[in-house]
Amino acid sequence: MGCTRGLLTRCLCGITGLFYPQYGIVLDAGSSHTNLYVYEWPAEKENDTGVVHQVEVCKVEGLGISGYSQDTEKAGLSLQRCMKRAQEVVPEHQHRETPVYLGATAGMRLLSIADRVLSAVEKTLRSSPFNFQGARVISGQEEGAYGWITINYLLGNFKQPGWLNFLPHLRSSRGTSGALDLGGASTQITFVPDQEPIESQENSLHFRLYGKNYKVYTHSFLCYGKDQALRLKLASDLQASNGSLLDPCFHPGYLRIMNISDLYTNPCIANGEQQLPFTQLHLQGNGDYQRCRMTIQKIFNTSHCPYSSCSFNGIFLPPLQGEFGVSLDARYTWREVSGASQACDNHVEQQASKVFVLLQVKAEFPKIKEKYLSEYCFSGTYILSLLENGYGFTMEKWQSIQFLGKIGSSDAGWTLGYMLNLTNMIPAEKPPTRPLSHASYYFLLVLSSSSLSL
Ligand SMILES: O=c1[nH]cnc2c1ncn2[C@@H]1O[C@H](COP(=O)(O)OP(=O)(O)O)[C@@H](O)[C@H]1O
Ligand SMILES: [Ca+2]
Repeated sequence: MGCTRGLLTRCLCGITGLFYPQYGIVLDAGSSHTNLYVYEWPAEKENDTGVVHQVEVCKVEGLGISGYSQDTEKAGLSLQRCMKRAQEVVPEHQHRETPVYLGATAGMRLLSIADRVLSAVEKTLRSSPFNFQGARVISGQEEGAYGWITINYLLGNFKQPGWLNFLPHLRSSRGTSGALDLGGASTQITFVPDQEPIESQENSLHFRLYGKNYKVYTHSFLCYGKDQALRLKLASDLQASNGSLLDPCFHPGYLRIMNISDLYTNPCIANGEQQLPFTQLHLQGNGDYQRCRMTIQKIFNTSHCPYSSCSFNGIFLPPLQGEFGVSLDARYTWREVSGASQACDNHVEQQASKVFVLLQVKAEFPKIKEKYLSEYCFSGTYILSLLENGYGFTMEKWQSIQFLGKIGSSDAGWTLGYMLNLTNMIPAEKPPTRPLSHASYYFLLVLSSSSLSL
């Protein structure tokens, strides 16, 4: 029985809500992979901050949905295993009332046939027993905003009764915490600046949450997630090469041959291909952390700024303020950052085979998955460059960054904020504190009227 129909049903659901937790499902269709999240909350406390928490994350096998542009059906099929998993986690009698949302991020923003992929995905989601509420590409602004809401909701910064403080030491001393999100195709920075007004309209958001106003700065850099940033760097280095590249951002002995056409597959790298007299790139690692930093620096254009201060590419950035949480996919980020210079300068015989080199590196970084190992030097160095050179986190500001993975049981990504917003669980005004919830009230009312009629 759905809980949205009719007063009587609502009353009954209110009563059953006393006993059954409620659920919501969000699929984060990222550029590199999709994750399905199941959230749970006690129904009668739905408007309190901190009560919604993650009970399941299912990692979809294979590519991100934007990777199936050649065979869009597969984008839908790839989600089936995790949708089945969600059916096991959510009790069967609640399937029909449980909303499911899919939000796609930067990989789909870059894809010209995103609509076709979304239709395939929608077909799979509609065929599940859940209450399908939509599959769409979310904007970079939304991604930044929902990431900020998630972090501050989970850290208890909206200060509502009923809130469970999982990590009191992380709770922001200045009201709210900024959010940094590093994806594969885009990266977001969101925080409440001291400076007002926010000079650029498109970077400015206004929220009223739990009775308080927030003026928030946000920007999403499309093409500056770590996978696309690597392409930007390679495309820039290629211009001055003859097709062979000695790359300081890969460890010594590493070899990779790439088709130039595979590099120029999306709008991040526009129109450079025609001018190149070669069709393949022969990349050879000669790991050198300092030189890697220098080659990465070239992708941040700091030559012009039409505002009082900028990050890069002429984008407004007010002075950094307060603490920042680095979210979700950054659960391994700290490891990459701290190991960056070691991973780059890891000298192994130049002539050694790729396999041998990988084994050597693997021995030093045993917990890193093979597929990420080869880009470990680049990734760590890129994150450092972005934070220090791109956003201006100086040594002392660096202390204000917390690399978050989970807060309590929930991943610190944009999905929770997205669901809270779509299910109206973050009210603009402070919910009145009432001695009893609606559900309890109805429950007692029904109980007392039945005793009266006895
Ligand atoms: O275990 C890991 N180690 C290192 N990097 C990882 C790991 N798991 C995921 N990643 C990286 O995290 C990033 C996730 O980006 P995502 O797919 O969310 O893109 P988007 O948010 O830009 O759409 C990708 O660059 C992916 O390669
Ligand atoms: Ca992401």
